[in-house]
Amino acid sequence: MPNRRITIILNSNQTKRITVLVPVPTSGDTEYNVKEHILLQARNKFLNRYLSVVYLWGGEELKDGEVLSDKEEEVLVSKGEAYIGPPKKQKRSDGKVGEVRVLANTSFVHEEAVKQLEAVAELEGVYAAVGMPDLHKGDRFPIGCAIAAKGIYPALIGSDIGCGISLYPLGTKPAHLTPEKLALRLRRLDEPWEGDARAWLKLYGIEKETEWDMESLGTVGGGNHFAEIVTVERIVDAEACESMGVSENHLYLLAHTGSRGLGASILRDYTRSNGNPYLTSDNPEFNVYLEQHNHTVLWAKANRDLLAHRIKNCIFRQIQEQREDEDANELVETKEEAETSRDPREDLGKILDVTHNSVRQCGYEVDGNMVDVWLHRKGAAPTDQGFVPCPGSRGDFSWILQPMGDGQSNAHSLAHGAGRLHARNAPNLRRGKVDELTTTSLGSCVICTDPDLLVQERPEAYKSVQAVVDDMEEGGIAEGVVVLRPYVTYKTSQERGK
Ligand SMILES: Nc1nc2c(ncn2[C@@H]2O[C@H](COP(=O)(O)O)[C@@H](O)[C@H]2O)c(=O)[nH]1
Ligand SMILES: [Mn+2]
Repeated sequence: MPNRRITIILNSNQTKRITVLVPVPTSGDTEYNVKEHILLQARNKFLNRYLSVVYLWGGEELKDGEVLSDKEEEVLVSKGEAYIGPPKKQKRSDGKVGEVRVLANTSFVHEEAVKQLEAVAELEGVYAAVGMPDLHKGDRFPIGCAIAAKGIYPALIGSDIGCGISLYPLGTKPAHLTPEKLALRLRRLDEPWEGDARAWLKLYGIEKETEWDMESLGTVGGGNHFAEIVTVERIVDAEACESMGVSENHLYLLAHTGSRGLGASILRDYTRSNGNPYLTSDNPEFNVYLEQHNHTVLWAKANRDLLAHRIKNCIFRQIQEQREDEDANELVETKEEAETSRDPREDLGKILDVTHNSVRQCGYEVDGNMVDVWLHRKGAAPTDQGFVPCPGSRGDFSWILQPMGDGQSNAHSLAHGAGRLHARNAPNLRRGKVDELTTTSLGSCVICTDPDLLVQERPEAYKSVQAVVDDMEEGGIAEGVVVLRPYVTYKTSQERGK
């Protein structure tokens, strides 16, 4: 059998690559399996016996018995995780390219992120790809953008379907309650909730059971998810704050989490044989995906609320146990009031809850005509649901914004945060002592026992939230309402559950 040179790349860390000789089977060589040969070489060279999937560039899986076409010079190997790489370039049937806009003047946007956005605009059926000021590069597709398309691309929404941020009041801030004292009260939040997760989901009309309900509902999860107790730094719009019930000298909880392993399992199912499937409404899979997506968006909301419920319990139960603690008196009053209501969600007094990874149908003007589009938001907040949070980092301020304008320039969306400035593995995040990362320059306290996460998520990893907000205000798409200051940031201490 003749041989060909093929470069094998590790999907999860694409700096790791090897070039090997792969025999090219001819029509008579029915016994020879190219995929197995590649995996064998990869397992030996990368010292990883779990490698089991071979992807071609674009995300298509190489199956048992399939041969590599002449143009394939590189393949990616994975342990089963989703393909990470650019989508396959295909000519659009209409010969068009969607409009690309990036709403950033002051904010830094890396050219690689813009390239990713441009690649998205070339996908079949995409009308417009709009980058928010927090736009940054993702594994395959950019983060911090809204994409209007004729059909649905599950991979554009990503694996954390339903991820979002919600805000809850925690009562008056006792004068002597330091961040350190408050941090001590946040215990066992990574462990599965001891209550009835299925009953909690029923409160949201969720009857369908999943393997993530018991283990993961009510937990923060890894990465840049967080639960942050904040104070009010500055009120910009007093009337808007009054309408939300936000005032100075109070504590609030910002909860950022999503659908944990549930959303990832859905994306995995849809991308097994094609890295970037495109579902149009005539495809039977279209409604199946949408039904799973909608369930997951709701599950993620229930997750944020349960996390808030657990955090309130952590804070108030201990306060009840320490009634003599003078610091806590005012917070105790809030709890006693809350205990009288029956639906536990009423106790939360939720102020807002904004999903930033989802797809929804809406009207959008394309070439002067109003058309129904599927608006994909990958790290972008909708503008039609009231106030919108825009978090900075655990060492920066966070904003609550009021959406403005007609939504045409910004695809009815706003930035969902400051956005990453440096990749998680950037060497410049690794300087200094890890121990020093549990407090911030704003005097807040960080709970995170995972040293890698502490480094990857350090405040310097993020862009300036002020620049992001300035860009949105100058663009006439949002106005600042209130600035929040981090007090205690809870990150997961270990990644538990599925
Ligand atoms: N207030 C905090 N904001 C944070 C923290 N870690 C990240 N962030 C911001 O949240 C967004 C959300 O990003 P996503 O793409 O994961 O949804 C991110 O862009 C940051 O600006 C934190 O600990 N506290
Ligand atoms: Mn998120």
